[in-house]
Amino acid sequence: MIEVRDLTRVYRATTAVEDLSFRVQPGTVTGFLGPNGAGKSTTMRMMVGLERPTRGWAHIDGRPIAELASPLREVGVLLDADACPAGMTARGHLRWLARAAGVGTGRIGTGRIGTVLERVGLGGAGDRRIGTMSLGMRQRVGLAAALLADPATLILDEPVNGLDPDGVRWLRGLLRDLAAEGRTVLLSSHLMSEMEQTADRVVVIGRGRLVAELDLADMRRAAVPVRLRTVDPDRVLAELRDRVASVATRAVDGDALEVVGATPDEIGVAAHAVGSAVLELAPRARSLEEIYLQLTDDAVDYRAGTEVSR
Ligand SMILES: Nc1ncnc2c1ncn2[C@@H]1O[C@H](COP(=O)(O)OP(=O)(O)OP(=O)(O)O)[C@@H](O)[C@H]1O
Repeated sequence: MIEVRDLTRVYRATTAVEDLSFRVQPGTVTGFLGPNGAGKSTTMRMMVGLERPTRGWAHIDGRPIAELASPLREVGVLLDADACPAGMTARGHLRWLARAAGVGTGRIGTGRIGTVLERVGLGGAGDRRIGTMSLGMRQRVGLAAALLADPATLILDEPVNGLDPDGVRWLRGLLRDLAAEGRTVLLSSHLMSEMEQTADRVVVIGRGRLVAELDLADMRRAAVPVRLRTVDPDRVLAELRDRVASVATRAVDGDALEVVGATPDEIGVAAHAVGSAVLELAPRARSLEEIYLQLTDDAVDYRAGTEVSR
């Protein structure tokens, strides 16, 4: 499990992360979402010990990463695909990492390197120099490095970057499999659309602060407005309000209404009870993207070329 509590990082003029607290559970894929500059990378760098918090803490399985006995075996990290050395081959880089981690060739031997290269789809490209690879392939090398020592926790900053649609689909499957194996998987993105089919939960931040922690399955069920056209809307709504406590409505186009807080069944029964014919009754699922954009609307730093100061 990853846990951050009151995590804060202040640079001279910028508070990049402020009083951030959340948990990432094992066996799930958790998306870490926020607009550009929200503080995702800074938070991840603090989780993995590359940046010191100004205040608060980040723990992995109950301890700061520096106190873990063998960090590489416990936490796999992908922060920047371009951190992989251009002059080395993928296999050479992984071999070097295995040695640098001091885990020895006994545990992370040639077999393991072959296995992770296969797992990230680079089975045939292990001997290519990293500098000759596309961004998508370099991301895969970074993922292979993160998976090398079979860690229980994965912290991945924008792993989708540079992957083509096939690559995105592949990564989605890989992350789901890793979570199904009981691992804790945290990945950042600034796009909800990348998370919709990948994550179980999302932690949304904006301007360094927690905006929302959401279970995507709950989110899909919640707040589905229903579009209603009926012959006598006033009577239908009065009846509906008698039956369902908190119903909100707003006029949309023409004579249609949008009703929030009641199901189509409840609306249909209320209309029947007052004898008003229903002309249209349609739930309109809001996309997760819409909900996310609404949540982060106040926290967008850069929009259409204008920078909003903090
Ligand atoms: N070393 C630093 N010195 C000063 N300011 C920094 C430093 N690192 C990050 N920041 C600032 O902290 C804020 C958060 O940056 P961060 O990179 O963590 O955001 P992010 O959510 O990862 O953004 P993106 O999606 O664009 O990568 C930004 O305003 C950034 O300019």
